[in-house]
Amino acid sequence: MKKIALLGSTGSIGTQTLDVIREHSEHFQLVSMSIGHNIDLAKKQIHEFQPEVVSVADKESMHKLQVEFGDKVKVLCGEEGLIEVATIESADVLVNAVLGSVGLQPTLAAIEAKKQIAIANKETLVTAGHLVTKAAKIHNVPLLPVDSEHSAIFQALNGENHEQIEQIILTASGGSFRDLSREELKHVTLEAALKHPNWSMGAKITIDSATMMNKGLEVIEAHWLFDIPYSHIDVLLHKESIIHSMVEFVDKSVIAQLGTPDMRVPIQYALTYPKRLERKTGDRLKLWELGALHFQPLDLERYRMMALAYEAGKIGGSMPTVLNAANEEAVSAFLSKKIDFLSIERLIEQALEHHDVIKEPTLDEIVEIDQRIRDLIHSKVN
Ligand SMILES: NC(=O)C1=CN([C@@H]2O[C@H](COP(=O)(O)OP(=O)(O)OC[C@H]3O[C@@H](n4cnc5c(N)ncnc54)[C@H](OP(=O)(O)O)[C@@H]3O)[C@@H](O)[C@H]2O)C=CC1
Ligand SMILES: CC(=O)[C@@H](O)[C@H](O)COP(=O)(O)O
Ligand SMILES: [Mn+2]
Repeated sequence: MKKIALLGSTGSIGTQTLDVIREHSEHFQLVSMSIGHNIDLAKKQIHEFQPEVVSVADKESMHKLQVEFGDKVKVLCGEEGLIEVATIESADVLVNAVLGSVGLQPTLAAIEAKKQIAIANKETLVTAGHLVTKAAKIHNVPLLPVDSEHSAIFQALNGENHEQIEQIILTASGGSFRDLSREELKHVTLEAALKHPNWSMGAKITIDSATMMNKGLEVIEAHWLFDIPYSHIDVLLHKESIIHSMVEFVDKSVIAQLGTPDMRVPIQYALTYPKRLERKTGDRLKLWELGALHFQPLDLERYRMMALAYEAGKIGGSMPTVLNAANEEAVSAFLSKKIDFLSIERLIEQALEHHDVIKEPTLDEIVEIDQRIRDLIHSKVN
């Protein structure tokens, strides 16, 4: 029985992780979970999965759950709660499906506690990839990708040495506005941005897909997960999201991973690796029904966010921390209808321009920069 700690159980990846646990209850057991504010869903999840420890974002929600569950469940809150959920003694693996760089410190704590890490939370790797990968090496803990593209690369690599890789090719759907020009992007709405053509996901990542920052974050995530220089990470537009990504090897062989767009596949693979478990649910891929798959090279003028992300990644140090924090705050402002779509990119660009890079930032420096950039963006949008 594999025992699972889950950060972000009420989210898109969190609920799908619980689907996987439910379908294979003879193999997996939930021992702890964290949520933000969705108390109603959390109550149902606690009744069904009976975790030992639950963490919520604020004290008020904590008191409500304490009243409801008494001493059947330990209920905590805030960062301390996230860390306790992530490091609970009984867990073998942490599924990190929380949103944003708030996932960083619980991830580091779980690595130190020698938990395997199944990581969906890309912001953690973007903001402090050097700290996370270093800690994982020191504590001999595997970082198992959940993000669909990185799971595809992980499966295509199948343990091959990174010296055998010519390039990693991340596929990108292009998001909700893939067929619009930059001129047309001036007038798009939040409602339209939230309609991803292929995937049903949380609001923040759906906006990231529309701006293409999602792919930018994924380039940095791939750099850290697979230890590959940015010059060997490419992005290819593929509007169907059927090929989840590919690896070209030095002998010019290319291996791709395909499947219908269903996050339960990579979530489950991260939990069963190196084995596979049969799924009785989900759609099989029927290529004959699709007929054709389409590909287009990436235009960095059109997708300005990609250029910013590559640049921040290549500069390295604290630059990706700034990129991520500015993006999290700018997207949050767009979701609250405080700014228009193209202002997301403008705010990030300004934050990057004015940042003095720290080469190898410590955890304290990352926490300080993250907060400073959030405050900066906040002051500009309010
Ligand atoms: N959705 C997808 O298909 C994919 C997502 N990812 C990545 O996975 C991560 C999660 O994405 P997704 O599931 O879409 O996001 P959602 O917004 O659907 O869910 C986020 C989860 O995190 C919780 N949460 C949010 N903010 C905080 C906070 N400050 N403190 C504590 N908990 C918090 C939410 O709680 P609550 O709702 O209770 O407030 C919720 O449980 C992201 O990093 C994303 O990039 C990667 C690949 C695919
Ligand atoms: C499901 C998943 O992994 C998302 O990151 C998805 O890939 C978003 O798609 P695009 O960013 O390609 O639109
Ligand atoms: Mn992805």
